[in-house]
Amino acid sequence: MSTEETLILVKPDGVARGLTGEVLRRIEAKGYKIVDLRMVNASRELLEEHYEEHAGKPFFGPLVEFMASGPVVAVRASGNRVIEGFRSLAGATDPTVAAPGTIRGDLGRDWGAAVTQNIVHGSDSTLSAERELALWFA
Ligand SMILES: Nc1ncnc2c1ncn2[C@@H]1O[C@H](COP(=O)(O)OP(=O)(O)OP(=O)(O)O)[C@@H](O)[C@H]1O
Repeated sequence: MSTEETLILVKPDGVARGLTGEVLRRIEAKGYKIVDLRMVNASRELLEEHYEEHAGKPFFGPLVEFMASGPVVAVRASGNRVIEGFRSLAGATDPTVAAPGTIRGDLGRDWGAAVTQNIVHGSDSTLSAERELALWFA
């Protein structure tokens, strides 16, 4: 067992809908520690770097625009297996089919937008977590 850190983002839809507290509550209720927290109006440059693996995909431009459309809450969270654990708390990418009990399954839906508005982001590996934490908490 080793304590690790992950980057969690409450995306602009989550912040605008007043769900930041609910997301933080679920992170803490699961037993993970919030180590750092900041509200960010992310630049397109930061977002393009954050989502570099999706560059060239049809939803890349709309995704960056959506993420720049309002403030994002960036969270540094720690705990044993927190990377995997938060992905499990978040649920499947598509909130319509995300399991009830997950953040996306309980709180998300398809709003008919070009981009999947799914409330949160969580790093998907230790490498991504290191890279993304360095970007958002530079
Ligand atoms: N086919 C798609 N159409 C529109 N938007 C998409 C699509 N696939 C992914 N997205 C958006 O891009 C984000 C990143 O996609 P990815 O496949 O990495 O999903 P994820 O790992 O579940 O989510 P995240 O990386 O945000 O935690 C998604 O969370 C969603 O907002």
